[in-house]
Amino acid sequence: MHALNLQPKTITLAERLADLAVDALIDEADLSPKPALVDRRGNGAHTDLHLGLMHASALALWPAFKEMAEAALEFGEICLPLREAIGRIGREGEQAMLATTHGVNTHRGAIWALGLLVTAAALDTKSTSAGAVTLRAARLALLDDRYAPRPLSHGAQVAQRYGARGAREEAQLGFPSVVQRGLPQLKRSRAAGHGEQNARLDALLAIMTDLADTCVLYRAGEQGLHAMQHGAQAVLDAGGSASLTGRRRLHELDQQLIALNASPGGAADLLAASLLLDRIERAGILQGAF
Ligand SMILES: CC(C)(COP(=O)(O)OP(=O)(O)OC[C@H]1O[C@@H](n2cnc3c(N)ncnc32)[C@H](O[C@H]2O[C@H](COP(=O)(O)OP(=O)(O)OP(=O)(O)O)[C@@H](O)[C@H]2O)[C@@H]1O)[C@@H](O)C(=O)NCCC(=O)NCCS
Ligand SMILES: Nc1ncnc2[nH]cnc12
Repeated sequence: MHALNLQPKTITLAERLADLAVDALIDEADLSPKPALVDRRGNGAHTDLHLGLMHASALALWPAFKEMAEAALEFGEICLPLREAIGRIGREGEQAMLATTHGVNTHRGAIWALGLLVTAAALDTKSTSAGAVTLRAARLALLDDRYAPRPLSHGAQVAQRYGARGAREEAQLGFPSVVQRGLPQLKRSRAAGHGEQNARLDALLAIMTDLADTCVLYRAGEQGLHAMQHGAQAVLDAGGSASLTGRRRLHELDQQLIALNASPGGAADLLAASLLLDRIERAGILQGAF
């Protein structure tokens, strides 16, 4: 007979970072009411997605995030071999996601954004401000992975058609939608006492006001993108999701984007990226607190 072992299991830095990334994805999925996205209420503009699938997909990505953080610790610096290692791990993560979802793309953009951020955080645990982590992530994203296939993705198609800046450029520029929009709005709404769920909704809306979301462009063209950006701004101008008028504008935006089939999946990924950076920054989580 073994005595019951009540000692807490110590987890590694890479495991902790993977936990934080998965938590951020699950928190994003659960946040409600998000315009035209999958949330606790329903499937938004999607016919092939639901909340259970988003959760299962997030959990299936844990090993990929852990391996990316481990690769950062192994290489110890921003270099092409690290970029190519996380590219390979990211592609394996996409396969794990597709196997879990039976072929539905739930988190492609999130693997890219959160994968780069987890790697960048692990590279220097003494420098974990959002600015420092996104700068390292940008330097990684600027390195050209020689083994990356270049499929004619939805993002590539709308880049050709509208000249839109997509997920790759967002990362290469140091995640401006996160650093200049999502995180500052999250902090402003918290400081105004709007409550955590409303602060997260406001952060998502702030990201939507300016993002060239290639998911929206692919599904609903420039009309959809205009509706997303202006509708999100209208909610914030009306006082945000914690105010009655803002809440009404949010409901209208939800209806309008669903009618246009315009799902802001890229903005949702960048909200998850904001939540991850916020946790890393706030908890000082990487400095021995795990
Ligand atoms: C560099 C890559 C990101 C590839 O980029 P690319 O633009 O070529 O590829 P896409 O396949 O279009 O994926 C980009 C996804 O990024 C999200 N996104 C969109 N706009 C932005 C933006 N401006 N900034 C940041 N992120 C953005 C978005 O992801 C969400 O939407 C997904 C659903 O999209 P889609 O498949 O178009 O969906 P539907 O219309 O619903 O499809 P159907 O129903 O019609 O089939 C959803 O999953 C969200 O995540 C874009 O989709 C990068 O992926 C890459 O190079 N990967 C290779 C591996 C690698 O190197 N990994 C690096 C490890 S760190
Ligand atoms: N909540 C969500 N709904 C639809 N697509 C998404 N992509 C990432 N998060 C999403």
